[in-house]
Amino acid sequence: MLYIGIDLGTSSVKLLLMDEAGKIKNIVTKEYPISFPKPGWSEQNPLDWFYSLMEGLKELVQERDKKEVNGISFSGQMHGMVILDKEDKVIRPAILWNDGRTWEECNYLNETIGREKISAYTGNMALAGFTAPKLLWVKRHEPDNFKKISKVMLPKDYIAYRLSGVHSTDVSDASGMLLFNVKEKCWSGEMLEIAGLKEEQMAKVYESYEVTGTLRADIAKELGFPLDCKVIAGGGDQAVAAVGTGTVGSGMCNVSLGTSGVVFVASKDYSQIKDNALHVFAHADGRYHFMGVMLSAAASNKWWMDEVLKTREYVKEQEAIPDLGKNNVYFLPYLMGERTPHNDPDARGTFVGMTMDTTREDMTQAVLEGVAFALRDSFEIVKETGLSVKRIRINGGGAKSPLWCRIIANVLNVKVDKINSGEGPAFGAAILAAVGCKEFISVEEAAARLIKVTETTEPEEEIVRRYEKKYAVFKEIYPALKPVYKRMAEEQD
Ligand SMILES: Nc1ncnc2c1ncn2[C@@H]1O[C@H](COP(=O)(O)OP(=O)(O)O)[C@@H](O)[C@H]1O
Ligand SMILES: O=C(CO)[C@@H](O)[C@H](O)COP(=O)(O)O
Repeated sequence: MLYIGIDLGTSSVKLLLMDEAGKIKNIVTKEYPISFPKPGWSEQNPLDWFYSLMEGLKELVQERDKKEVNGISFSGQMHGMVILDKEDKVIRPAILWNDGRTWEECNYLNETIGREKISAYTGNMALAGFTAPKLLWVKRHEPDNFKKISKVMLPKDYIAYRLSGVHSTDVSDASGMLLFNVKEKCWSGEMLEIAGLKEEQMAKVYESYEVTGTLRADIAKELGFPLDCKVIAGGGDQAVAAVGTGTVGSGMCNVSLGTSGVVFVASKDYSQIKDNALHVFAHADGRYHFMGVMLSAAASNKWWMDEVLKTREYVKEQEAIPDLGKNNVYFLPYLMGERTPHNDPDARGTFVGMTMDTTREDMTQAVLEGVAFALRDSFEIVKETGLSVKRIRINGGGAKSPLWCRIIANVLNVKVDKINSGEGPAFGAAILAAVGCKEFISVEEAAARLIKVTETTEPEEEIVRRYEKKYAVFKEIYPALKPVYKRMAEEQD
């Protein structure tokens, strides 16, 4: 039997074909555009996701294997608002997870309604990027579009709907909408009322490993897959990436170095985090997790390489970097504002500390280090919750860089493990498909059987010491610049 994991990322959709023993048989990637209509805004066209997905599915499976495809599941960029009309047509472009336009709506939720209430209803506070503030934004700025809403969907749930005809979501992705009671794993009546929505406008909620339906007959025919090929709910990309790296159960930590950067901790129990400093969400393994999310991780390096240095030679640029931690340039990776720990859509990317002898390599190094320092901000909050994390697993495009993994090992002072697949979210989604089809008793059992650590990067004492000092300086830069960022935002308005 074969299983397909679909990772609907921000830069591309990745499709992975796996057999029942967990062996990866093929991987296909299809890129699609992202648009930034105004500074801090971020949108994609859901139809681009679907067409890229269908193209990818046709390439993924060889003719002779098609009838073996038993189940398909998903990992999706989280929080994106996809709104459908009564004919299930997309009303407007999806507003993505890294879009910062909703600061006024967040202030309304956190200040006027009150953070304690919002947190009691959902387990979280309102953050720009979460789905509920986006719906309030549409209600205020595009009332005609708001009136047309028949279904509110998340990105992966939209493509799942196109494949199965079922409006479904899962507990991990629903957690990021701020419309969901994470502890009880059901829609929050209070939050729906605040957003001006009814429960029938929301999708039916499943655990991530549950079957939601089968392929639509026309889709099965077009792809050549069996008519009874099962569709399994899947989850938010961070939870599914964690499944794909075996970060399940309790106390394990995964760092994701994708477009966003995430410090993720699995937890068997639900608990509130002081000051809502981390997101508290349902996990794709049936339990819970906490995470801190930075908005521009690999995206910062991509911006620096593509837009400024105008090169795609990432490895060559990184190999030219001299001794780690000796350079005196700092980079604040807030190109799309920042979520954890600043919750500030007005923050901006900033280099600090250049002199006449600063080189291209110094600045590239500053970008890689700046992302690692920003991840450490989340890591420090994790440690404050009482968790002692000595090793992490890592996934995401940026983790392909051995140098970046080494910088992260030294900045966080932890061992960094890479695992056998290297394809966190897509592999995690294939695992969820296999669990849904009863190849494994549980997500934990599948992870224990399929996932092995293949490579470990150790922290180095001298470099850890250097980074300790640099991190202390890094921490002082944002508070000093915060009023400047605010002023700049006011000037722009
Ligand atoms: N060797 C590398 N060094 C640094 N960044 C890399 C490298 N290879 C890929 N990336 C980055 O990884 C990112 C894509 O990672 P991915 O996990 O697929 O992201 P997403 O799921 O957000 O689309 C891109 O920003 C790309 O620039
Ligand atoms: O906002 C979050 C998680 O809260 C992001 O992690 C998005 O889910 C998109 O992630 P990538 O495209 O970087 O995987």
